[in-house]
Formats: sequence, structure tokens, C-alpha cells
Amino acid sequence: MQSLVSIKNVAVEFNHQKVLENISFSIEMGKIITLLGPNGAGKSTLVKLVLGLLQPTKGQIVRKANLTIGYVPQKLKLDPTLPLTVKRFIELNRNITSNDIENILQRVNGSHLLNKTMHQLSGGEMQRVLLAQALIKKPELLILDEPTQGVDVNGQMSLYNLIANAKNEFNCAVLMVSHDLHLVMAKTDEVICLNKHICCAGTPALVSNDPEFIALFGRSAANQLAVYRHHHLYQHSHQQHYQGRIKLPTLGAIRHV
Ligand SMILES: Nc1ncnc2c1ncn2[C@@H]1O[C@H](COP(=O)(O)OP(=O)(O)OP(=O)(O)O)[C@@H](O)[C@H]1O
Repeated sequence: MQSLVSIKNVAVEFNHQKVLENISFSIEMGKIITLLGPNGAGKSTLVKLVLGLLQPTKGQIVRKANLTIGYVPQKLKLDPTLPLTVKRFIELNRNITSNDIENILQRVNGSHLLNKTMHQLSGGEMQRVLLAQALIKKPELLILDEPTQGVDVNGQMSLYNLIANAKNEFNCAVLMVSHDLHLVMAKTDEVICLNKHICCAGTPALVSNDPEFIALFGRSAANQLAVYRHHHLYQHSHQQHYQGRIKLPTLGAIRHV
């Protein structure tokens, strides 16, 4: 199967300072990849590379021909004096009908937001509207840069559910930047732990046991993950109908760079 995006041996330097080096991975259709890493690890820079907004200093990025990407930015800066409604904001995409807008807002549980102005939205509502506008073109790849910033725990869970539903519906790949270890682990197929280089990558269960991961995120994160893993196994063994939606921890898939 052809990868949607293939990143080969990529490095980025700003003013002769290495920000990313030796980055190689590919994004496959229908998979959720979570990029984790501390502040300044190069996560947003990597997202810009995948989006094509930045060229690597070294290495190669190969995208599938005519790849459609939906992007949910970390923050959207809008002039508060601009009375832009949600409907008008989503209409900024070309060739969109009112029906398309109503359908996509319904998918993100945001039908009631249609005529609100953008600056009236709460943190969670804003993220749902940004998700709707990223999904309206039915992207093959959905990229989200810290989508749960400023969203409370319930809002985070429902946002992750919406992302997972969208992935199932459109069979798109998802590349998500996140700091939220506990919730991320429940949905993602592959975690890439970044700190200028890829420290480790693999299934959530394997990455959470990796010494470099524990060194980066600390003991409390490791404990949090231990709780998650217990819960995860419990769900699987007691709810077989979830098969195919919950991924069992598998052995032997971790890679170190
Ligand atoms: N255009 C730029 N020019 C110079 N340095 C930059 C530029 N963009 C990013 N950097 C530097 O590159 C490093 C990585 O930044 P980046 O924003 O990718 O990190 P991040 O992992 O997304 O961080 P955070 O979690 O804080 O958002 C930082 O040291 C940042 O200062």
C-alpha cells in the first residue's frame, strides 16, 4: 500500500541550529499517529514539513499525488471586531454548499453553532468548528496541532471521539500533536516520541515502557500510563464486541533511532 506521506532522513536547521535531525517515518491510510514531545522538541516544525509550509534542510518528503490535507491549527488568530459567523468561516472553503456545512457541523455536534460569531465560541466549540472546516473537503490526511488546548477533560474526550469517528467515516489518516498522554493512548495506533530526533516510536504500550520515554515525561506520566494499560486490557477482555476498534498492545514493534 502506498504511504500518504513518506519522510526520509529529514533534518531542519534554523540559523545553523539543528531543530530536527534524522527523522524518518511514514503516514499510512487509516492510521492515527500521535506526536509527543516536550516544549521545543520540534513537533510544530515537523507538522509544517508535512503540510509543505517548510522545506527540510536535508532529506526528502514524498507525498501521494494530489493528497488532500485537512488542518486544525493550534490557535486561530481572528480580529475580534470582524463579525465572522461560523457559517461564513466554513464557507471560506471553495465550492461548499449550505447543506455541506449543516452536515459537517452535525458530525461534530455543532449544528447549534452555525450562526454564532467565531469570537463567541468557547474553547471546545472553537475546536469543533476548526475540526468541521478541516473535514469538509473529506481529507485523506487530517493534521491536528494540539487540538485539546484550552478544552476541559470532558471536552477533550468528546473531541477525541469525534476525531476517531471522522477517521472511521472518511478512512483518513490522522497526525496529531498532543501533550495529553492519558487520553492520547486510548485512540492512537502509533506514538512517535520526538525530542529533535525520534527517541522511540511504536504502539502506545511499547512506547510507554521505553526508558527514553520515561526519562522525557517522568515517573508520574509512566504511572498514568500504567493505569491506562490496566483499563485498556480490562475493556478488551470484557467487551469483545469492541474488537477491531481497541488495539491490543503488541510486542516487538518498537523502533529506536
Ligand atoms: N522560524 C523559526 N526560526 C527560528 N527558530 C525556530 C523557528 N520555528 C521554530 N524555531 C525553533 O525550533 C525549535 C522547535 O520549535 P517547535 O515550535 O517546532 O517546537 P514544539 O515541539 O512544537 O514546541 P511547543 O510544544 O512548545 O509548541 C524551538 O527551539 C523554536 O524556537
